[in-house]
Amino acid sequence: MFGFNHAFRGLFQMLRSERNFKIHILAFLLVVILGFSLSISIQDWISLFLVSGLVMSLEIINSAIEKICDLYSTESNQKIKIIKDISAGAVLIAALFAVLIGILVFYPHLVERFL
Ligand SMILES: Nc1ncnc2c1ncn2[C@@H]1O[C@H](COP(=O)(O)OP(=O)(O)OP(=O)(O)O)[C@@H](O)[C@H]1O
Repeated sequence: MFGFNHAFRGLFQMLRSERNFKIHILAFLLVVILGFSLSISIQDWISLFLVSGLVMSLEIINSAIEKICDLYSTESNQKIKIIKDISAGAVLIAALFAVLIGILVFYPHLVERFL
């Protein structure tokens, strides 16, 4: 149980200081509201939960990598730039797949309801 305390403190720290993480949480809440409104299937919920968890977890790892880099040096450094850019790329890939899954899940429901 002790480890959970540290982990929750880490999440709270992310919520307080990382703008991108707040955006991911907000996007997830919107997805949940839309999912309930459109009564999506359990398989759709599983897909959305998996990809949302992946995006949020990678955002946290990305922030941890950025902090390790900043611990090493906050001055302009080409190697740090590459490390941070690669780490941000991991989040971007997951976010793009999240958008793709979001379209695949919601598009048919929205077409059925509004067209
Ligand atoms: N010390 C550094 N030397 C060279 N380039 C850097 C350095 N620190 C940051 N950068 C560049 O700025 C970008 C943003 O890094 P920063 O640490 O500000 O993260 P951030 O503001 O949380 O951005 P994000 O998480 O959206 O990538 C990096 O991807 C990198 O290209």
